[in-house]
Amino acid sequence: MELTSADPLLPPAQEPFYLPHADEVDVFTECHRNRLPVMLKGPTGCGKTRFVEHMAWRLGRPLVTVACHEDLTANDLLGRYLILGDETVWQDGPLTRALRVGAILYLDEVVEARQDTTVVIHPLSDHRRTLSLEKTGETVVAAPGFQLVISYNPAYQQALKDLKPSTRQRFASLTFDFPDREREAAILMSEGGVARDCAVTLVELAARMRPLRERGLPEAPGTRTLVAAARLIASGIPQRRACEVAIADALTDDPLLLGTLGDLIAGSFP
Ligand SMILES: Nc1ncnc2c1ncn2[C@@H]1O[C@H](COP(=O)(O)OP(=O)(O)OP(=O)(O)O)[C@@H](O)[C@H]1O
Repeated sequence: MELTSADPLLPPAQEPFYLPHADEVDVFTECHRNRLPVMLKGPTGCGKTRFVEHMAWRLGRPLVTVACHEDLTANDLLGRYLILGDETVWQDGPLTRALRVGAILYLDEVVEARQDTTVVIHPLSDHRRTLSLEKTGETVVAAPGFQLVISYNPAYQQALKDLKPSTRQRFASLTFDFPDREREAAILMSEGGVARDCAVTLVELAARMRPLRERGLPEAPGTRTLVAAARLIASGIPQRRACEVAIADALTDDPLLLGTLGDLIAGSFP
């Protein structure tokens, strides 16, 4: 569990670079103003986390990020009693802290968490904006500025591990996809430090690789993989090698698919 700002919780000090793809900045701003929780939907590595970081900076709110996983329980979010010497002290979990300071709480891949977490999310995602801490008997009311944001990758989810309608319908939903070619190239130049021609070649390579998803590739290469390849290239690793390491090998272990990806890389960087 990662707290993204140093203690005490402060808004991000510097503007995280984020290139918008549509009206998401305006829509999120209005959701925040109207105290609406937001669900960010989209494939891995397409900019959801960066967007939340950027919005926290823009709105001047601290950001608390929790990477959800299958062992994450409601108690991990709420807090627990710790024994310190002869004393038993309550320690807030990330959700409780975010509520108290009016932070943006980002639950990344929320469906991965145990079902009991939805019990605590529901009262925070409607008009109540309160949390009952059974263990301490305290009712915590969300400080102004608190906002719940969840992310969700529809491609990963199977029927058994999907968000329940009663949860989904509490959230305004913003759909993300990979940026268009012009924007993705601009991101690679800024984030990866490569020149425009190299950025464009990487983006075109990704465009050829992404349809392989229909032919067995578990997930299309996200912008994140392209940024990683660009950084390696900018650091002096030969282009083909950088693409193998950061893109192809990161996507699959399947020898046939690796062969196809390798051919595409060789075609892009002869
Ligand atoms: N619109 C964008 N503006 C700036 N950088 C971007 C943008 N989209 C993607 N990136 C780059 O891609 C990287 C990966 O994006 P990010 O971590 O936000 O993905 P994500 O959608 O949250 O993925 P996951 O679902 O796996 O958590 C970022 O660190 C950033 O370098």
